[in-house]
Amino acid sequence: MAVSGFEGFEKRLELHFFGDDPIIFQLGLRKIVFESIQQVLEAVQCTVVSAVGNSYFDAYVLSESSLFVYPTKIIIKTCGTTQLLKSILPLIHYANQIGLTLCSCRYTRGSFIFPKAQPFPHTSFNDEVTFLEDTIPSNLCHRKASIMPSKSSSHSWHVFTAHSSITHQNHSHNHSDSDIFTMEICMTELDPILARKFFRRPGDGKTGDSAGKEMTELTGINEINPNAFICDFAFDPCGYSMNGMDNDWYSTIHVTPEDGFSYASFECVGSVNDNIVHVLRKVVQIFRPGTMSISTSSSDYSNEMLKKMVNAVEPLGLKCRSRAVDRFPASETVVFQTFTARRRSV
Ligand SMILES: C[S@+](CC[C@H](N)C(=O)[O-])C[C@H]1O[C@@H](n2cnc3c(N)ncnc32)[C@H](O)[C@@H]1O
Repeated sequence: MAVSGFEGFEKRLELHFFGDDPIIFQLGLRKIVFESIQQVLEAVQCTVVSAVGNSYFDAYVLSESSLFVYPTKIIIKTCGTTQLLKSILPLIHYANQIGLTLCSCRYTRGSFIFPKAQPFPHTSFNDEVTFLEDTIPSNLCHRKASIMPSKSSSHSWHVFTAHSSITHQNHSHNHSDSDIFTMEICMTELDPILARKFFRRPGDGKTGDSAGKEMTELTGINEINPNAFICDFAFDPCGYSMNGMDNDWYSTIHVTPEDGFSYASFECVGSVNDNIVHVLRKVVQIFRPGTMSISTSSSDYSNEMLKKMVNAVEPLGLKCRSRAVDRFPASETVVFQTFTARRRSV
């Protein structure tokens, strides 16, 4: 099939490492030199657009989405026709060089809009799982792959996790582990008027950074978490990416605004006690999607949290259509919820 548009849906990989030397935890993976990061990204087929760091982690905006490097954790998220899983071996190699060993791997993605345009190993979830099984070291022996369904066969959540037997606690958050969740939101059929805000004016004379900053303010993205330091970038002629840094919390947004295959994603680490309602409402108001999925991953979940999410989103014209819950090794629970605009049929 001919490629008819840009694939907005990201592939996301999260790798955790451990080491015996406590000094490693101070910088850890952040000691990997920039040239090595570039080599990893070469295998994936994307490049660094900008990079910033605070005292907790480094955040990179990529030509196709984002990379976050913590002392013992890496999150890499790439869209388009990138070959994300090819980053695993080089990342393990560079981590080993600084005395760190892989102890968990988590791969997630939604359903591609243009699945036939994906190169190996992203040609199917089966191919991805086979590649993961063959690539990750045998000490990650607790493994599970699952396709979590929704009411629509074209929207599923693909999850693969693998953990070693020993649990390694390297968290620096001030919250208890059971409160923390990762939330991945995928949105399609964006409101065309709102999506226009992610197009540049021809010959605007701006840099990608200054045009990005303008989009962050014009769209209200800066109001999602006013405490976050934002690193943003506007592509030419359209498209937008940002990383937010708030102490050790990251957030990230990516937008493909083109009509016919419009897509936006929002991701953050949150706590049950944080202002999740405000965040969700802002995200929906910025994009007004026709369809939206919210996937949360945490060591546990409460019906109260899910109710909070639905109550935040439904008054804005979206209706919750499906919910799937699945448990993974090392007591990780994933909840996949889908919503569609009330004006549209399921
Ligand atoms: C990298 S961004 C955001 C990706 C994100 N996964 C998403 O779709 O929301 C993709 C958008 O930027 C546009 N774009 C323009 N120049 C690009 C480039 N050099 N590399 C990648 N995307 C580019 C694409 O057409 C698309 O609208």
